[in-house]
Amino acid sequence: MTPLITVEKVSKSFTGSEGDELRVLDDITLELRAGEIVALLGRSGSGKSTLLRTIAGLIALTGGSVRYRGEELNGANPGTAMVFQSFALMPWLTVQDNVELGLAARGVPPAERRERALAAIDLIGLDGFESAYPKELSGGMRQRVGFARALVLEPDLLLMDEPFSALDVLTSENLRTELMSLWTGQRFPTKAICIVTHNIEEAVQLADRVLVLGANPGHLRAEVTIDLARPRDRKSPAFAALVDRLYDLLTGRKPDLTEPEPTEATPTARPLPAASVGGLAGLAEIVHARGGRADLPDLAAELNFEVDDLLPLVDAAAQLGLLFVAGADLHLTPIGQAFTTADIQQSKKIFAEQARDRAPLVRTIYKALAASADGSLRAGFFLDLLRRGFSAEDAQQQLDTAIDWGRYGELFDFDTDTGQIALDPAHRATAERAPA
Ligand SMILES: Nc1ncnc2c1ncn2[C@@H]1O[C@H](COP(=O)(O)OP(=O)(O)OP(=O)(O)O)[C@@H](O)[C@H]1O
Repeated sequence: MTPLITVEKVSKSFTGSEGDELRVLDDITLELRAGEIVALLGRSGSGKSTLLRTIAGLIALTGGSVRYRGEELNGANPGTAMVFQSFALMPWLTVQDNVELGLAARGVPPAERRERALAAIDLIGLDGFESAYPKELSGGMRQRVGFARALVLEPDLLLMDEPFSALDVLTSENLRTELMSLWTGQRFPTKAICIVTHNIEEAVQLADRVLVLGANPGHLRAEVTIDLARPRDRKSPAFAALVDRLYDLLTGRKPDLTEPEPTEATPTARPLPAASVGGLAGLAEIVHARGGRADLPDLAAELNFEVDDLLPLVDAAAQLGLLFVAGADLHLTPIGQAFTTADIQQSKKIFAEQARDRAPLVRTIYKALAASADGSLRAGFFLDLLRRGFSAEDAQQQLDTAIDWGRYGELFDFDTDTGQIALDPAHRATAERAPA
């Protein structure tokens, strides 16, 4: 049977603010078939929304093709409708008019529009709210309108871009459960669902297949089949095992054979996560305070953050060898333990050694400074080099992070007035002896 959607070798680049090319999707191939729910799971910036919009036919591709029922798309995909995180309702229209909007755009006559909108409003539990305006509704109700507006089009494929993430926990749980009971019932008017999420539990709760995206540029990292019966029990060991497996894949801690050793990697092969020393040291302290082990989702919930927000800190601490990730668990390493418990001078020394060994950009800067005539170089020199592998914005972010880390470890310092990065005097002698 022809798949509903065939994405073949799709790549997409955007032009950055300084005219540079920013590759967002790289060589993506996938199929979406009737009868399945597929989750696109990835961290912020991995290109999930961009991929969803290519499936909807809303953006021009840089390379590859997207086919709907075997036909290559040349514009908006007629077989899809989208539900957005921000609901995207027209505030000046009533619920009824909002739901009718897409039908009107497709030239459906008013009487039929009305009837179909009423049915969709009823299906999604908004009966009685037809003449309300969005501002009179709670967030959950507004997103119900978002669903009704998409479902009324009876698309083959319902596309959802983080549809629950702007809602509070209870409301989103409620809506997810209702959506699933509609999906498993007889009245659901679509053949397949593709949902973008960065929430692992949501992916396991909803999807038949989870496609895990990696970043820089966005690529398919893994595919995991979720063959749990519905409704799914979040507390079952099978559910927990899948959540753990996806954590491993998402945090990328499973040693990837193509990934070079930290001591040999280049700054572009192993970018520095966007984390300040204060942030990653704080995370290490919290894990230490819990006996050296912490559950990442629990930690995020307690701190009132999303797991996604904590990942750069986790990545940074892991890259520096201060902690390691196993499933959803963070474990402090012996070095991490020493780093957290030592006095400030010793702690800086440990940090400096780890950063020089395991953070390629810090190492590169350190070595280049050591090899320079007077132990200093213009920051612009490093920025130019970084621009070969990063967008202008990301290159600056990489340099800022390296300077923050280098400063804390007293390896080198940056003078904003002169724009020079200079080796710390205390490190000069050591650097001169370091192998090139
Ligand atoms: N129109 C655009 N022009 C330039 N860059 C863009 C554009 N749209 C997206 N990007 C960039 O592409 C990258 C991927 O964005 P995208 O929104 O697809 O990722 P995502 O995985 O959905 O992330 P998030 O969860 O944060 O929404 C980001 O770096 C973003 O800044």
